[in-house]
Amino acid sequence: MTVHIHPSVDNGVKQGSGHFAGGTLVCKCHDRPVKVGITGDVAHNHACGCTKCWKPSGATFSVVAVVPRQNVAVLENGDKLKIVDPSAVIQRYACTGCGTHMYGRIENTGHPFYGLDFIHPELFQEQGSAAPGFAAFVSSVIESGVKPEQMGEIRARLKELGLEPYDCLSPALMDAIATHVAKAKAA
Ligand SMILES: N[C@@H](CCC(=O)N[C@@H](CSCO)C(=O)NCC(=O)O)C(=O)O
Ligand SMILES: [Zn+2]
Ligand SMILES: [Zn+2]
Repeated sequence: MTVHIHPSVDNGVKQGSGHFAGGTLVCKCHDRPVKVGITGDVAHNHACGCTKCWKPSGATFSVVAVVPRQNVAVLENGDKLKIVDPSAVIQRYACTGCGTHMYGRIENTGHPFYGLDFIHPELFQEQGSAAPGFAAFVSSVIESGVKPEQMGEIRARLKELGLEPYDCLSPALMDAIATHVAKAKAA
């Protein structure tokens, strides 16, 4: 049986249009859905295996990307949003009706990714946002109940999809984090 990674990639990764101007993220509620407006395209889109990122039902990974925080605006029914874990680095605003995470925000101004919000592009009502390009925190799916002996099959499937698997973030993002830390230490 083919392993399920995430519904938005299980039939192949659909490339972005390259000129996505932004759109609206919509939660799963039929009644009063939360709507969040995003200006511009997403960056660093990736599959994430960590336990904290929101996954649609049946998915082993989430698909999550970043946008500048000033490009995020709650448009409708924001009263339904609640922070999942106020002590987490990324404060994820979830809909209390359906549980969907609408955006995650870092409030620590010293964090390497401060200024970027985390969103799930599958929630866009529009097509064409940048596709996921790698898989992060792959080993972490074991924390959600995946058997260690399934990891070979999962990593092979991710590679087949063109989503290079990493057990933390991609080398580019790890380098960006280390650069930030080195600069902070030097200052
Ligand atoms: N094994 C842990 C890893 C969790 C983790 O560190 N997640 C990353 C990536 S989330 C988006 O790629 C992170 O930055 N977390 C900060 C936070 O979630 O607040 C696990 O699986 O839980
Ligand atoms: Zn909802
Ligand atoms: Zn994650």
